[in-house]
Amino acid sequence: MTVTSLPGWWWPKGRYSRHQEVAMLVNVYTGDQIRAAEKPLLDTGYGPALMGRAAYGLAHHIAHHHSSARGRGLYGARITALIGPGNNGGDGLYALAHLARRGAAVAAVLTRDRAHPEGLQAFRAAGGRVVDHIPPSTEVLVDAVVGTGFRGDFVRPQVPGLEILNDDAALRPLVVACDLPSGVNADTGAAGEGVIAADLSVTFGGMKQGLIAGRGGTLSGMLHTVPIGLERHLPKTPVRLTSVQEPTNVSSPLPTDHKYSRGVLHLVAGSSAFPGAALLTAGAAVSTGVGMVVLQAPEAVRSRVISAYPEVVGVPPSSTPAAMDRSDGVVIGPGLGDQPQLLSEAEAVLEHVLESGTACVLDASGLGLIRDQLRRRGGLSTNVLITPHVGEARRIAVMLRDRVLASMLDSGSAKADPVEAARRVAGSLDCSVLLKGSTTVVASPQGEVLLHRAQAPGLATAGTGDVLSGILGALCATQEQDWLTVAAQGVSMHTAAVQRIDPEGRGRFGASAVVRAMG
Ligand SMILES: NC(=O)C1=CN([C@@H]2O[C@H](COP(=O)(O)OP(=O)(O)OC[C@H]3O[C@@H](n4cnc5c(N)ncnc54)[C@H](O)[C@@H]3O)[C@@H](O)[C@H]2O)[C@@H](O)CC1
Repeated sequence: MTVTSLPGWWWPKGRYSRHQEVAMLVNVYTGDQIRAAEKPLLDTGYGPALMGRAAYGLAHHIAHHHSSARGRGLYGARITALIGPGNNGGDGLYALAHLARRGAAVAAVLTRDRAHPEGLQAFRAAGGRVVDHIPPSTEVLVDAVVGTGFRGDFVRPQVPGLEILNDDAALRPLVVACDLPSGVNADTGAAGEGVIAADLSVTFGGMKQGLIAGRGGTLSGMLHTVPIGLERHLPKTPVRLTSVQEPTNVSSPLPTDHKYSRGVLHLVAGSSAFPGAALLTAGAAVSTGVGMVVLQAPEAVRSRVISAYPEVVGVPPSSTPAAMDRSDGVVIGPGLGDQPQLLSEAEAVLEHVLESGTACVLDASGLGLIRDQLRRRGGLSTNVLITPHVGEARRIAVMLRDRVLASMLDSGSAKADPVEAARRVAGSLDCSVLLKGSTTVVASPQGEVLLHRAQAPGLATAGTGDVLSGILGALCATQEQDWLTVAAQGVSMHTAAVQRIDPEGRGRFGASAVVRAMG
């Protein structure tokens, strides 16, 4: 599906985007939404048909990934499943029956004293063996203990032989989760310690939020969705997943363009303590492509940035808002630190932004300015995108005196729910929110959500957030789009740059390398 825009807030300007990037968007559902969609079909006797499709799809993906990983066909492949008592276990048993008929040697460990009766019968009829341990030669381990029916706490089944999961990567079996890794909350991604991390999750009926958000997003591995015929019954969802798209033609100027028509970005960034943040933000903005970058910063910071990027125009931190008259976008915060003078000058810029409606990214130290705005205005405004990481979001929860929000942001808690947390902050502050993490959650004040699973662990290094702010700033200054679209493009460009320099995820690079990879 090609989507170029989402409903929401649009820049109050008369220019049009020349950024040709399109984002691939996939609808994302909670486990409850999927179960509700299944219900009318189950009530009318279609349960076995749904399970049949789910199991066939699971078997197909297992066969495919086994042959890619091992470089040979399915005949003789040793596949073992952990089978729970419900329909999730039923899916696993039917899938193994398919695989047995294609020549695989399949075994099942029943984690309870009961299992899906028809599934077990089909499994046995196809030659499957019920065993009481994981055979050491297992090449594929299927986790079908519990799926969307999971409630409460999950305790990993104590099955002899499961220690093969600790083997070196070369010896470890390929772990495939049936629907989702057992013990992951399908709605929120909350997960306890016992969950087995999957290399691959094959999910049924629709993409589940728990596979992408929070800890679930780090435990689910590669994702496949098997359509099982629920489409017609699925509700309209405000949550979507965006994938990394190589942005094409970003900032291509028109023949008639001049620097002002291409967009002017005003940066309030850097301090004597953190000059590098201004360098990274300005560098990323320049490399993303924008008509002009204006840096409002102390003299020493300006001269360091300008010696690296002579195209940047410097203005002193005490500049009046008149210096921003031509600005199409503003970034406030990277590297500002905690000097009261710099913060009060940044506050004046934020005030101007809130009055004028200029698109603004509020990041890092700039997020501390929210406290005063809560007192003065009760929040921010829809032209603002705030970009906290989880620690910063927790500080915002304190400003909002919102304990429920704080518990949603506690990644170790069963109440962890980053999607709802981002939505809640966006609603409380009346601005858009980009909550950084292994999965980035972008929420609009209207409740739409965009998820981006970076799969670039090397991004967890100092300064990459400043780079993202520069990218987002350049994008918002140069185009007329809503924040969800800009954020989708921005996080895609950020991740794509990392994947170019670090395709294997080894993490041997710093934020400056990401800026260099942007061009
Ligand atoms: N409903 C349907 O028609 C379809 C369901 N499908 C599969 O069915 C699954 C849902 O099936 P169910 O509703 O039977 O539920 P599950 O099989 O996911 O789990 C229910 C079983 O797990 C046990 N359980 C619950 N919480 C547990 C915990 N904390 N620790 C250990 N065991 C726990 C329960 O005792 C119950 O027997 C989906 O995830 C999917 O795999 C698919 O076959 C597609 C069609």
